[in-house]
Amino acid sequence: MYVLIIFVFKLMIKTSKLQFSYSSENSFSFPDISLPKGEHLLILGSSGVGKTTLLHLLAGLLPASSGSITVGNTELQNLSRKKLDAFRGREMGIIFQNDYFINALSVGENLELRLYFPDKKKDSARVKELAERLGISNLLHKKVTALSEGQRQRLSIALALVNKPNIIFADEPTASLDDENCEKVVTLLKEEASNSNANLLIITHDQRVKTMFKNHLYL
Ligand SMILES: Nc1ncnc2c1ncn2[C@@H]1O[C@H](COP(=O)(O)OP(=O)(O)OP(=O)(O)O)[C@@H](O)[C@H]1O
Repeated sequence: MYVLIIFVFKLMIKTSKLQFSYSSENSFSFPDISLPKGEHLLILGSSGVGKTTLLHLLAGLLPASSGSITVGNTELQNLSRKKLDAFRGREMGIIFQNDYFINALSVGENLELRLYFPDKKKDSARVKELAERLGISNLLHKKVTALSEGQRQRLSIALALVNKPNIIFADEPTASLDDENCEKVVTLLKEEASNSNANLLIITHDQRVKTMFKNHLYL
């Protein structure tokens, strides 16, 4: 009796011939990406080359001019705006260069609220655990307007991770952090991604981060 074992590497993110234009003088063609589930990727390149643009395309925040983006079995360009927003909310955690918080709420309330949408979850233990690992547990009752740049960056990271997304996108997540917090944050991002077999895509200029990942995409 023969036993046929087929290993299937499930591709989580796949792009093909992706192009985007802000204007006729400002257009981009991106290299194809094939990222198996659970893999990490660092996106590198000089300033203005289109790294943030690529990340926004992959997250469905910008519509591609041409080409395709497949996440799991879903082609992003086939989703309506509403379905795309719901898909992003369920599947993706995004750490933006400049995040927007709800200024009227405390750090902890911002986190609780992010957890509540889209699945109406309440999990104070998750908020506490993440805040402790990011070194912001002493700030949970503070207004977000009272945070330093580095503290805001760590809150952005907590907000992106609190729902345990399948894909984590991070745009320069360590830019405002000192060496100790830089290492803490990268380790946390890698651990969080590994714990839920999530993909992790990071844009960075930070030399400290480059040596911590093996998959690099240069634009
Ligand atoms: N909303 C926009 N409208 C028009 N042009 C834009 C817009 N956003 C970005 N650009 C331009 O597109 C180019 C790529 O921008 P992008 O932010 O993707 O680059 P980047 O590689 O991430 O740069 P950096 O490393 O400096 O953050 C830049 O020339 C930028 O000025």
